[in-house]
Amino acid sequence: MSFPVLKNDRLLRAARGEEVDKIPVWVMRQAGRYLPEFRELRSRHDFFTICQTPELAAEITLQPIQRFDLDAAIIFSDILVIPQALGMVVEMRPGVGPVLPEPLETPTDLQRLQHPVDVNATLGYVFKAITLTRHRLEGKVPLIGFSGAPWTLMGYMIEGGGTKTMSKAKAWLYQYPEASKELLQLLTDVTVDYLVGQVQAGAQLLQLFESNADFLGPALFYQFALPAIAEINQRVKDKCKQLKLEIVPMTIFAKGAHYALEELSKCGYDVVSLDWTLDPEQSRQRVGPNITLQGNLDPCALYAPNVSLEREVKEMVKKFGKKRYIANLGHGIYPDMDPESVRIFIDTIHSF
Ligand SMILES: Cc1c2[nH]c(c1CCC(=O)O)Cc1[nH]c(c(CCC(=O)O)c1C)Cc1[nH]c(c(CCC(=O)O)c1C)Cc1[nH]c(c(CCC(=O)O)c1C)C2
Repeated sequence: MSFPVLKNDRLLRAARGEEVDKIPVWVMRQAGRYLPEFRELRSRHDFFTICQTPELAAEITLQPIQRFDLDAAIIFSDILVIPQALGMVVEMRPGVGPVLPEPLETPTDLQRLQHPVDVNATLGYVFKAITLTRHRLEGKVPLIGFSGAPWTLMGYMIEGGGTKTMSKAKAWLYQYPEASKELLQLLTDVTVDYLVGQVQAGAQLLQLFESNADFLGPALFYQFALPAIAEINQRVKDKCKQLKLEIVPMTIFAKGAHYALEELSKCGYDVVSLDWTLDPEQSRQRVGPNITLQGNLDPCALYAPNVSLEREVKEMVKKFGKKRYIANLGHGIYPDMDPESVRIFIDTIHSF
């Protein structure tokens, strides 16, 4: 596939460990609810209809790029498109979030899942949105593709939505370890095909979101989450090589898995994204010099007055340094945040 020439490759250079003129910056959940232009469009369309309509998904992906001096775009979609591809109903309820009205209750429910998944048939709309967005971007910045990691997806599929304790999904890990592994393997297989399809469609970096890692302690994380995370990186890169596709950098964001930072950095990912609870200097010491770190401003720092926000950002960058670093928040931006604070965040990063 041929696309417009990339004019700003800071993100990709930093991910590969090359020198950069300025520190690359993007914001997790940068397209979405805090932007009035998103809310306007969203008031007219259902969430998943937007995801499934390449024109709309491309338009929303570009909204933050038109507004801010960002160094990357991330395709507008959601991690829950994989449970949908497996035949589960997922609704996005305004003010509530994702709801799966018929969650998995016991291992016999695994039979309800429609697999193996033909990703072109079930998720081809994401690939189309990626290809269209790559053209619409006109090479301004690279386009990031993403997926939820298997444990995080398993959580939503069993809980039926967001949860405070993840107790039903964790009960599976303790009561049905073999069925849990079967489900995680099935999700790993779909995720590999889905991410390779995104590269084929034009994604230039891939991020895996293990947002629900914070519910697990080290024992469960190492037994159930980490093996899938490692397998996905390896198989996506092997398959891209086999298909003679470009091998794109990959980022792992395992929110709350602070204890596993060393192990995560040895999984083969090019970038490890840190949540805001981790200290940048200690994290660098723990992972060594040969991996790129991403993060990790506390999203709530965007509520601070401008002067304090600038100070927080400067302190963060001083600790990370300019080498092998991609600036971001430590988790997604919240819906009630002021877009002007995002501008200050980005401009302060670029001022170094
Ligand atoms: C990367 C991404 C995601 N969702 C969306 C994007 C694309 C937008 C972007 O980043 O620019 C749009 C995206 N996804 C959603 C919205 C709002 C939906 C709406 O308009 O009603 C948007 C813009 C809805 C959504 N989808 C999800 C939630 C969390 C619910 C919970 O656990 O309580 C919610 C609220 C699940 C979800 N979705 C995602 C994650 C991983 C990142 C993270 O940890 O923040 C997770 C956990 C990933």
